[in-house]
Parts: sequence; structure tokens; C-alpha cells
Amino acid sequence: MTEQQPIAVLGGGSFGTAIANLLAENGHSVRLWMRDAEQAESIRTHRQNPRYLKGVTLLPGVCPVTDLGQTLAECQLIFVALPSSALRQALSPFADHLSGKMLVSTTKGIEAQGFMLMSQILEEIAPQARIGVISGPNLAREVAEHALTATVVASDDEALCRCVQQALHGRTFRVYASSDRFGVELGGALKNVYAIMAGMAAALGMGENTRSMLITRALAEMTRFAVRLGANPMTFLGLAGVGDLIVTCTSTKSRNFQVGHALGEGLSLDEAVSRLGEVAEGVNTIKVLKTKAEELQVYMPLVAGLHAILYEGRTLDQVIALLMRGEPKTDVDFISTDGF
Ligand SMILES: NC(=O)c1ccc[n+]([C@@H]2O[C@H](COP(=O)([O-])OP(=O)(O)OC[C@H]3O[C@@H](n4cnc5c(N)ncnc54)[C@H](O)[C@@H]3O)[C@@H](O)[C@H]2O)c1
Ligand SMILES: O=P(O)(O)OC[C@H](O)CO
Repeated sequence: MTEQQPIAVLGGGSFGTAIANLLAENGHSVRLWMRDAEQAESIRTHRQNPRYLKGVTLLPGVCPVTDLGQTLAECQLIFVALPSSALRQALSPFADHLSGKMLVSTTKGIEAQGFMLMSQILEEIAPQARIGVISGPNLAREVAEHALTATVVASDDEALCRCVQQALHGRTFRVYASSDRFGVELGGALKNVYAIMAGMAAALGMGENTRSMLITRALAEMTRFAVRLGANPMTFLGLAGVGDLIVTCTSTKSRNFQVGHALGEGLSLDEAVSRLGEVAEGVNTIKVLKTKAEELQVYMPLVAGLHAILYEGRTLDQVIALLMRGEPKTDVDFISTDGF
């Protein structure tokens, strides 16, 4: 990739906008692709994306565009910041444009059919592309407002990792490299589910002991699941594991946390999601995860409990009682123990 070549960011939501601005800050010319022509025109004129990142000014280097084919043709490095429900459908028609390109997913979701992570979908759509992911404790608003932040770029393509580091690494944003693409990406998707629970607990007025218990046992549960699928357990002790789990389970800026909080206030799932008006990937991930955990026979009591509340008509009180009444378990060997 040459210095002059533009970089593409696909998705005009909060994360796409934040990443586009970071790249522009580093001197890159950025094509921020969005499907909505009116939104693109408004951003071009006002340099703001008020629906998703109110108050953040987009730098002159960020150019909002709506022609996806042309954007993909112009750029070698392409960040994908689309919701998981949209990624396949948006990119499949452009498979021909993706050969040899560096495609970096920022999307933290799982496709139900085949339990596919987003980078695996990209690989399927574009077998000749070079694939990576970024994930970590990266709340879009904080990234955009220059809170000191770190992320992980993961790929078995070392040159791609270096290229992403050069493009994104800056004054307020550190980029670490990893070769565990699967673990890094899975961590980002799994933590959303536990953030919904943390939001519920907060709405019920539960304290810091509860939150800490939840985060710690969530880490055990997600690591156990990930290791069963072949991820490196050490990844879950890093930024893309426990790092992202902590931020999402403790910040009211997290949309998954907000959905959980609304549920804890007594709203239905539909009401909670529509009040949010943005993507909360955990709502779909919980279904996919429950099915996969059963198939693999991995014990995931927190996942089963949340699923029972959201989709099986159980009350929060019933599920909490069930979880707390379980047999006492061993604490230390958290990957192989089978309990909450
Ligand atoms: N917001 C964050 O803090 C953050 C941080 C890291 C990763 N992520 C991940 O990034 C992904 C995107 O999240 P976001 O926060 O930007 O979401 P968002 O809700 O802020 O925005 C989603 C954007 O995608 C667009 N979109 C929806 N369907 C589309 C389609 N079919 N084709 C084209 N565009 C479509 C919407 O118009 C909107 O612009 C999610 O998987 C999320 O988990 C988000
Ligand atoms: O707002 P959320 O819950 O989608 O979380 C955003 C990021 O994934 C935090 O790293």
C-alpha cells in the first residue's frame, strides 16, 4: 500500500466513523462508505454524524461515499464496520473487487448458519483476499474523543498486521498484533452477551461484588467455550478478552449494557432494542451461542440463564435463584471446571 492510496471504512455508524477519523488524523485519505446518500451528503456538508457520534467533527480527510464498487476498487486496505447481520449481504455482490485486498473486520458478531465469525465470512466471499480483524476495549465514542485506547489486530498475515498498525497507531490509539485471529474475534463477539447481563444487574441495583463475580465467571465461561473451539486461552487474558469484557460490562456507553439495563428496568426485548436504535450484537449472539454450547456440550450456565430470560419466558428472579443455588464449585482451574 502506498502512502497516497486511500483507505476504505465500510459502515457509517459509530465505529466506522470513529475509525475513519483516526485514520484521517494519521494523514490518510479515507473513503467512509455508507448506504444512505442523504446521510453521506449531510456529513459532507456539516462534517458531523449526529445520529451515531453527536458532537464529533469529522476531519477533512474523511470523504463520505455511497458507491461501494468504486470504493473497493480504489482501496487496498478496507476496514469493515458493518453490523454482522449486514456484512455478507453487503459484500457478496462485490466479491470480484476483493481479490488481493486487505479486509479487516471490526464487527463483533456471529452468523447463526454454521457459527461463522465475520472474518470467516469474508474469507468465504473472497478466498483471494488477505484477512484480519481488530478487536479490543474500543467504545466508539471514547475512541473518537481521544481517550487513551488500545486494540488488537489479529491475522496470520504479519504484513497485514504491520500495515494496520502503521495506519491506525497514533497519539491516543495503540495497536497490538496477534496471530490468534479466531480467539481475538471470538472474544469480541462473546463479551456482548455478558454485557447484557451486567446491564440487567445494574438496573436491579446490584453492587460491585455482583458485577465482579459476573465478569470473572463470564471470563471463565467464555474461555472454556473458546478453548473447546481451538482458541488460545491466553488471548482471553488480553485486551480482546478480559479487556473488552470489562469495558462492556462496566460502561453505560456500551449498547449491549444499555439493552440489559432496559430489560432490568422491565422493558421487553423488542422495546429495549428499539429504544436503543443502534446495533447490540449480543441480542443475536446469545441465541447462536446457546445452540453451539449445547452442540459442543460446553457448560455455560450464564448463557443458558440469559437465554431463558430473553427467549424462554423465565423471570430474572427465577434465573438468579437457579444460578446462585447451584453446587459450590472450585475457583482456580477456570478453564476446565464446569460451574458458575
Ligand atoms: N460502537 C462501538 O463502540 C464498537 C466498537 C467496536 C466494534 N463495534 C462493532 O462494529 C460493528 C458496527 O457497529 P457500530 O457501532 O458502528 O453500529 P451502529 O449501530 O452505530 O451503526 C451501524 C451502521 O451500519 C449501517 N447498516 C446497517 N445495515 C446495513 C446494510 N445492510 N448495509 C450497509 N450499511 C448498513 C447503519 O446504517 C449504520 O450506519 C458491530 O459489530 C459492533 O459490535 C462497535
Ligand atoms: O457498545 P457495544 O456494547 O456494542 O460495545 C462496543 C465495543 O465492542 C466495546 O469494545
